[in-house]
Amino acid sequence: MSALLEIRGLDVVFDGFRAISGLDLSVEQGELRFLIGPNGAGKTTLIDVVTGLTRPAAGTVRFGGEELVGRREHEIVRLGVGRTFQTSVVFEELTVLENLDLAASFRRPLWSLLRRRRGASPAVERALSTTGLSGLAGQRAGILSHGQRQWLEIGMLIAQEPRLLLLDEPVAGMSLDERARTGELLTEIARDHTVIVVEHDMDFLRRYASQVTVLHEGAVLVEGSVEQVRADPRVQEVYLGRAREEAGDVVR
Ligand SMILES: Nc1ncnc2c1ncn2[C@@H]1O[C@H](COP(=O)(O)OP(=O)(O)OP(=O)(O)O)[C@@H](O)[C@H]1O
Repeated sequence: MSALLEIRGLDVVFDGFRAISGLDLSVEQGELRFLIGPNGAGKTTLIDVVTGLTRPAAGTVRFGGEELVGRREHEIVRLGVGRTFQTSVVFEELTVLENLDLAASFRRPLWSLLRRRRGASPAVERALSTTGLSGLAGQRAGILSHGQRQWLEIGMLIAQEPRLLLLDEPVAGMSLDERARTGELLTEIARDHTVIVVEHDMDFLRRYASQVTVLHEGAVLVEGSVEQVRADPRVQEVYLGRAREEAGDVVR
């Protein structure tokens, strides 16, 4: 059986600078895969390519057997790939429920948007209960705490019913409690979705990651369990070459 996401020979070049270089990556259906690597390793660029924001100079990105390279962003969303951005996409004046409903509408056919619906759609209901935001459904998104807002963004993705979710640093700026809740949330989401998480936070990885891919200079350096990755001398060298604190985090 082939992987849900299969990337081969990927090159991304910005003004002559090779940000991704001959990258190969396979992610199986149902995986919760963590992506790490020093600053500038190409993690965000990789997500940008999969979601159609950046066009590669070479290579293929196959998702469920479909080629994604050359497709536009909204087409890729419709095929079942969703992502969060580092900047927020929540509408503060709308309620939690309205934000979820709006997100869900991106994948609904036009006729269903014109039809008056009573109550929330099943996809929106699921997003509310999975993220634990049901009690806040009628509240304006502007009043949410930082953590609740991040969960709403994840909920907005789930409401689009994607098969693959790409999350860029979902616990950045969160309290310890919020991180723990997010870890549980990702684990739960991964029961019926495939999830790729870019994350720098090593404590978080140790607790929630099973498979980790380490990127370095635009290519895959090492893949394996958290323990395998931490013990690998190449990973230690890459981080030691960058910043002592970052290395300390990885190899501790
Ligand atoms: N639009 C762009 N134009 C020029 N260079 C870019 C562009 N986007 C990214 N880069 C460069 O490509 C390289 C990879 O960047 P990318 O943001 O993917 O790394 P990253 O692993 O996500 O890093 P970080 O952990 O700092 O977010 C970096 O050297 C970056 O400066």
